[in-house]
This record gives sequence, C-alpha cells and structure tokens, in this order.
Amino acid sequence: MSSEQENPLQVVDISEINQRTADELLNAATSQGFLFVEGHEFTEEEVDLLFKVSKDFFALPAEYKEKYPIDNTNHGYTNYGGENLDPSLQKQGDPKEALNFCNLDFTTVKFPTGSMKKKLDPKILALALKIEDSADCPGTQWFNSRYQPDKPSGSTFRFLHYPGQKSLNPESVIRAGAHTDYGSVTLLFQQENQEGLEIYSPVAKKWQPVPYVSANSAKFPVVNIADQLSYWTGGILKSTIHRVKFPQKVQETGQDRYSIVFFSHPNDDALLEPVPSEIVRSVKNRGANSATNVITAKEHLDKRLAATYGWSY
Ligand SMILES: O=C(O)CCC(=O)C(=O)O
Ligand SMILES: [Fe+2]
Repeated sequence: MSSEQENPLQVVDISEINQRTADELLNAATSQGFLFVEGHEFTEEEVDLLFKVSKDFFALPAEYKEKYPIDNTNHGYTNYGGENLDPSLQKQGDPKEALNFCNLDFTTVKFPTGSMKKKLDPKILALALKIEDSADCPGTQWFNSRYQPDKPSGSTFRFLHYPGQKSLNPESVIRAGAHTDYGSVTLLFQQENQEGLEIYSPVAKKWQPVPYVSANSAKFPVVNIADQLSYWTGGILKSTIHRVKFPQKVQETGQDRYSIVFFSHPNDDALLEPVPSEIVRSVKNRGANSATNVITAKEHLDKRLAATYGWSY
C-alpha cells in the first residue's frame, strides 16, 4: 500500500459478498464510519476520465457555469462560496465550487456484467445486520426494496473543486466545513497530493486525516456511512463528521483539490425507521429507535438542504 500518511481506516475487499466481508464492513461502519474499498471494479480509466471532465468543466468561464445554478432539487452549479456546510460556525460559504447531478434515472443504467450489479448491491449491509424476514420482505431484500431504480430519490453525483491558494490566512484554512452526509452511503474519489479530508474520529475522539490510498496503481475510493443509515440502525452505523482542511503541504504547493462524490439515497418515500434486526433493537434510545415521528428520506434531505443553502420548502 502506498501512502505517505498513516491510514486510520480499514480497507475492505468487497469482491466477494459473503458473511465475512459483511462482518468486516460492519466493523468499519460501526467504528470509524469511514473505510476504503477495494475489489470494486471501477477502472483507473473511468475514474481518470471523470476527473478530466470535472477539471474541464470548472475551467470554463464563470458566465457559462452560472447558466446552470443549483435549484431546490439540489441539481446544478454552486459557485465559489455558495455552500456553507457548517452554518453554526461559519459566516462565509466554503472556498469551493461544485456541480451536482440529481434526479438521476437509474432505470437506464446498464451494468456491464452481472457481477458489477452484485457489488453495488446493498444486500451486504442486510447480511451484516442479520436483518430478519418479514411477511412482505425477506431480510436480505430489506435495503433493496427501498432502492427501487424507477422511483425518485435524493441520490446525487457531484464534482467538487477547491481552488489552490497560497495564502496562510486562517479564515481560508477550512475548505469544506464540518458536516455529516445527508444520504445513506457516500462514495468518494480523491487524488494524490490533494489531501485535506479529515474525519472527527468516533474512535480516537479527534480529527484524523483521510490519506490518499492506493495499491498496485488502483485507487481505493473512500466509503462513508451517512445520516440515513445511522437513523435506520439506531446510531450503530456511524455518520461521522468530516471536513476538508487546507494542509500546510498543500498550501505550500498551492495545489487545487478535485474530488468526485456519489451520495446514495433510498427512495424519497422510504421511512427512516429502525431495521428489523436484533443488533439494532439492542440499542435503546438512539437515532430512529427513539424517534416518535418517523420521517421519510426526503423529509430528512429537505431539512439538511434548507440549513446548508438557506432554502425553504
Ligand atoms: O471533497 C471532499 O473530499 C469532501 C466533500 C464532502 O464531504 C461533501 O461534499 O459532502
Ligand atoms: Fe461530506
């Protein structure tokens, strides 16, 4: 494994979906809430191409990019300073720009092989949590039944660009304010020498950098648990707080940071109720287990977006 920095996160090989991999995933998801995955079958070429498309887009003139401003479905372009991920602490928006693709039509997505589809299958989490069968839904299908490709969801694909700065102005040291993600699971690609992502580790109880990690030239994407999975599991799965800093090394090189993120959300109408699992029932008074009014995935997303962008619905 090549990484200059120490890596506080587990690398989980998801090429086989079985009880062993599910248990490894559960271990990472219930401790740091962040992990790396290998055996995912995204090719180097695909990822490099996406970074190129992203770089080309952000290099366009502002007048062009601003023709597609973000709307209240979370789709479109956010200009520099246009998003505040930590409104409780930050007065100004983050020093970054972003392009969101929402309202994605998953019914037209063609998977190249059957095995690829299997690897994107949330069944691994059902196995991990040992979800019980109910009259209308086998336990292994509990998550799948809430991710129906023909139904609307908040799933969002996002390009991010943090322009390089050589300034040591403490005001601009945070590139993305501290936050948790709004969906169920997030997948993130980053590039070498553009570090800066940090988690507030539930294990170490302090900020820890998430290094760029690769092996045999394959990049390992970061996977993190987000709010909705924390609700579904009474807080057992950790929706860990994270932010993007401006590390000294990167300030010295003045390097831009580009990241590519996929926020996976269940169908809008999915209820954030506790999953039928002994593991989840055993935790009392946390997350969805203690909620008197169970909310839907969309209600949760709208609430978070309203705080981030100052929108009202
Ligand atoms: O750019 C990054 O590495 C983090 C982005 C992020 O956390 C987000 O957009 O939710
Ligand atoms: Fe995030």
